[in-house]
Amino acid sequence: MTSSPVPDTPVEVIVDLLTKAQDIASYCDNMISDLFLAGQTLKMLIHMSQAKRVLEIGMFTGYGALSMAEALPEDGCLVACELEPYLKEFAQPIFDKSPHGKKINVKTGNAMETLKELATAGEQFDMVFIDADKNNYINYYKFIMDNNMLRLRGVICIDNSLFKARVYLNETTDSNGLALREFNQFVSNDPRVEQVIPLRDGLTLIRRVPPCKITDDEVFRGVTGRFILDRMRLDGKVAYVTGAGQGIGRAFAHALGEAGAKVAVVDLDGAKAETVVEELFLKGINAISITADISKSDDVQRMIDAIVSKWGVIHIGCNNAGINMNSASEDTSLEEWDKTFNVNLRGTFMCCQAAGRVMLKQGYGKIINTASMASLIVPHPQKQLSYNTSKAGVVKLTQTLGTEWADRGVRVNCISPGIVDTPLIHSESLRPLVQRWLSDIPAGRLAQVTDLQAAVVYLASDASDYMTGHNLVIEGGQSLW
Ligand SMILES: C[S@@+](CC[C@H](N)C(=O)[O-])C[C@H]1O[C@@H](n2cnc3c(N)ncnc32)[C@H](O)[C@@H]1O
Repeated sequence: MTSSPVPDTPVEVIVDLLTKAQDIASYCDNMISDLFLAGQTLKMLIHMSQAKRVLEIGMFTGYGALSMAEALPEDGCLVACELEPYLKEFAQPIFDKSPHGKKINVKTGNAMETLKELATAGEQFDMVFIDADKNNYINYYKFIMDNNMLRLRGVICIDNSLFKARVYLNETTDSNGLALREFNQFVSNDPRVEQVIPLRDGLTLIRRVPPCKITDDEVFRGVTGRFILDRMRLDGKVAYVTGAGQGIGRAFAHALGEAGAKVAVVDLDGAKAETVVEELFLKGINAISITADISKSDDVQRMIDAIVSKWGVIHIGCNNAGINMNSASEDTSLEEWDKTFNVNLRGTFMCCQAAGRVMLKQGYGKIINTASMASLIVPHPQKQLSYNTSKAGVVKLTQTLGTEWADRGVRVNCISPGIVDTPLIHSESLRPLVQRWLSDIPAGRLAQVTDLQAAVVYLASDASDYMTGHNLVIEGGQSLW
């Protein structure tokens, strides 16, 4: 036996077992590299299709299942149908050792029976991998399509669809070759799908296509052919977020980038902005950092100029930077008032105006200001007059600009978060208040920055084009109690 390092992951365990077998039977060499390639191909397909639910018909050792499971998100799931119970006994302990194995649910027995069970339960899949008894491929395929088990945009992969080229041999009497020939013909005549030329000895990819038109309107076919989640994508858009070095702004920058936008990360603290840019780069998001104090008009103009000179346009402006100081109203100094208003309201106005001028010229733009639940209620028991009034001002600023610029393609909305669990509220003075706040929140918890991310993407996207001057309140119900 060749000495090799102790295998670490379950996939390595399987490869290790097969490698050891290779010393006994050298022909396994091809099989191992083929198996490895097959696993990598399947894994890549899951990544590319961003599938969350996978159905594998024919599991065998579980190598393919585990390779695919590795590419699934944490809440993804793979149902593996396998005729032979002993194969489940072989694979299950390996799955149990893997952090990805919990995503796999092995169902033993005839796959057709399992399919019926899954269909009765209304199960649907983003990807189906058919790799079992060839004479049943056509039945599996028909059952899946006829019972709507393949989600819209779903993909079916068919292994061995050329069956060592026997499908092409006119004289062949090979039952598998004949079954696959009939299968391939059936699929190519099926208007519900598009089929890709087979790879390897036949790995066919079949994509579900939108159905022929029953009703020809935008609800049925999607606005400009894009369904709702696609309409929230921000591919090709340029965004900036102020106060993006941490907390809500950082979460906004990530969300906009994940949705496809290029993001200028703006913060008073340049090092923090740069760290967020590095995070975005790691996720494949194009980003730049800009150090700016948005309470200074020169800084605001420099920020806008930097974005325009880098990317030529600004589609999305998130004016999020803000500060909060606590004092009883009778003790609030003019200095505290001015400082708070200079950032929260005057600064937000300057950003809206500078970005708005660019957007009005473009005839398109989305401005999203961060207001606060404090614009609606008076949060207590902490005392924060300047903050509350400045944020009420942000809402009125948003309403006014939202209506003034709407007919020129620029929408202005704001988000009013409740109490968000950010480093700001862990200050010594605020920490004791958390229990008190919790009893005022129907949702029973503080907001996480991630609770706000969908809202900013929605307001930044074309899906919200009819919304302007709106204050979108996200506070777990707190303002209603
Ligand atoms: C080629 S292997 C599958 C390999 C696996 N997909 C992978 O990538 O690692 C085919 C498997 O299909 C199973 N099989 C054959 N007929 C079946 C049926 N009617 N129902 C369920 N499984 C079946 C076999 O027991 C065998 O384990």
